Amino acid sequence: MRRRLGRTLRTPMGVAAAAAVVFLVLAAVFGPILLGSKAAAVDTDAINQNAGHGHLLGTDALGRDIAARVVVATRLSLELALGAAAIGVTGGVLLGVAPALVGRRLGRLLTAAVGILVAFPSLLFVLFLATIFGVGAGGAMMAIGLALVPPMARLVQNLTASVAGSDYVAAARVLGVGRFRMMTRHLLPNIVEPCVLFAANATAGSLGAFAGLSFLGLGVQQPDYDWGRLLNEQLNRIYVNPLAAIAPGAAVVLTGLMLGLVGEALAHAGGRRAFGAAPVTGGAAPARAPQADTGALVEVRDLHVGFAGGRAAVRGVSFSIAPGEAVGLVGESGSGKSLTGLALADLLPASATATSETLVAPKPGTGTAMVFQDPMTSLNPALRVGRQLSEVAEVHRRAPRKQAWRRAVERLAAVGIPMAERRAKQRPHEYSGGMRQRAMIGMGLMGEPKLIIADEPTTALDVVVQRQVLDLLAEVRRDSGAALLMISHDLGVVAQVCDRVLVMYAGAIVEDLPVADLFTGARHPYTRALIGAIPTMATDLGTELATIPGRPPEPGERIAGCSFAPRCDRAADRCRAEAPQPVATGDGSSVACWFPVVVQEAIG
Ligand SMILES: Nc1ncnc2c1ncn2[C@@H]1O[C@H](COP(=O)(O)OP(=O)(O)OP(=O)(O)O)[C@@H](O)[C@H]1O
Repeated sequence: MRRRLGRTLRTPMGVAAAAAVVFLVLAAVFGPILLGSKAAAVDTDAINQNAGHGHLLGTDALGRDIAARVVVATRLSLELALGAAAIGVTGGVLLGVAPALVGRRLGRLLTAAVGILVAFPSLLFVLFLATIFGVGAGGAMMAIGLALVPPMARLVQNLTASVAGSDYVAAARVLGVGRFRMMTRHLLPNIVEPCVLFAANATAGSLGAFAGLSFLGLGVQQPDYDWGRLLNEQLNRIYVNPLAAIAPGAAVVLTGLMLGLVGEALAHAGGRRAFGAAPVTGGAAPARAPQADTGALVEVRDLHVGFAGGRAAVRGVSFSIAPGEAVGLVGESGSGKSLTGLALADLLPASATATSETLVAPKPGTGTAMVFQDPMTSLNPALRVGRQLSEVAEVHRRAPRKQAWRRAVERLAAVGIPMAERRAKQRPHEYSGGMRQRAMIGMGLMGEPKLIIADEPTTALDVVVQRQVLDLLAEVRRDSGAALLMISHDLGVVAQVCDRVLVMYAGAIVEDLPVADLFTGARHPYTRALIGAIPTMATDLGTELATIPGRPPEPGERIAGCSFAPRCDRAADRCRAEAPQPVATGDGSSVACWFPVVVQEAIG
């Protein structure tokens, strides 16, 4: 949080927000100390004077200096606005999270009550409450604060409901995490950003509301004064001394803007996005060259992807894919496979920073198609499947709506969706898992992809459907001539579909070999260990499955020498001291290992 705040403070928005805070705090703290007596000094010889004569904005009906009064009023105006916002935000958060903490019936009642209160016009609500609490600053603060509770509660309820549907909340629930802990650990931290923004807007809004109430005579009473009261006092002289009336009004508006800016900067620095940080295009994406000099379709040189705090997840990956080639990217969970694929498709999360010497890949959207593991989360549940496909043609090919729909139906039929015309009108939840994956592939085919990136496309499917989807990918490749980057931890799947395999470990490619050599000719001890860990029909049921001892390094963990050395039974001193670089082994393969397995030795 502190680091993010530091980073935000270096942006133009952060600098402006910090300047606004300093300015407001100085005016609120030192205004009454330095100008309090001048603002209170009655001068019967200088009543209702215009600007000038030693009074920047003139004087009021008792000859008091208006400029000094505007500055002095900053403290009370801000205190009241912050007080009302604190009441509104605290009440709103409590009422907003209550339905999730209390029983279902009471929860529904609370949700309905908030719904009714939100429907009540807020101005009328404030006036109604102000008359209940009575005339005066305290009553006005309660009225404005309480009027902020229903919209804040509604916001918190809606955000909590969306976060509550996420996989990690479900997982926490399964683990038996209690309601209160769920709220404080899993739900509230994920809705901070919109809540901070709301709080800042609420403070700015209450500033205006106080000015309104004081202006109507319901707010701050004599001898106290806030900007609203000053505005009230000077408005009848606006044609005689306009500056005196404009200054308190301008103070309200400018302070409101500054508070908005401060809220924006705070939310940026401290908030986590709601809805589980949806990936967005263009997190700091590496520069792309339009065409590879080598004739390769994909050319990646020295790709690094990292996150805040020096957490390097991809550490210098280089590879190429020829037109029409099918390449598998395998490795343990967390080795950086998905991030490599996302970098190619320009889909890295906004929090990722990527650099590379070269990054050539077909244009995302039309030239590159993406197939994800869980098509349920990649297809919009609210849209008909056909519509989602046709949108691609409308956006990328500027096809008329009817024509785009026809193409969508045709593509759905091409990927084996039966009764495509009727099915196109259905929504994703009406499809089975395999059909959704087919629809996703169909969506990729709406353009004319030269590259299909499939990230664990069959992991969520049963073996029969898995086979069908793999066959479909093979068929699509045959028909379209597209290349394939198949990301998977399943060597069997990769062996069925791909021509070549890239083995990733701890963010780097440790071996690149033809698929034909995968099971017999692998040279890297890690590739061999991966293969050794696959159970086969011949595996003895009585013996324990082979596993790779130890764990891979965490992203960003400093690695001296070879990253696999601590888990490798062939490791020698050199492995622990010096990182091996990929060395070509003649047949287009390469291996990054000081002591690669000699193939003869392996066979023997
Ligand atoms: N948005 C993110 N913020 C921070 N770290 C991330 C983010 N996305 C991925 N990482 C980290 O980067 C590393 C590589 O992630 P990646 O998803 O590429 O792994 P993977 O090899 O595809 O694993 P899996 O097979 O489990 O999907 C992981 O250790 C992960 O913790």
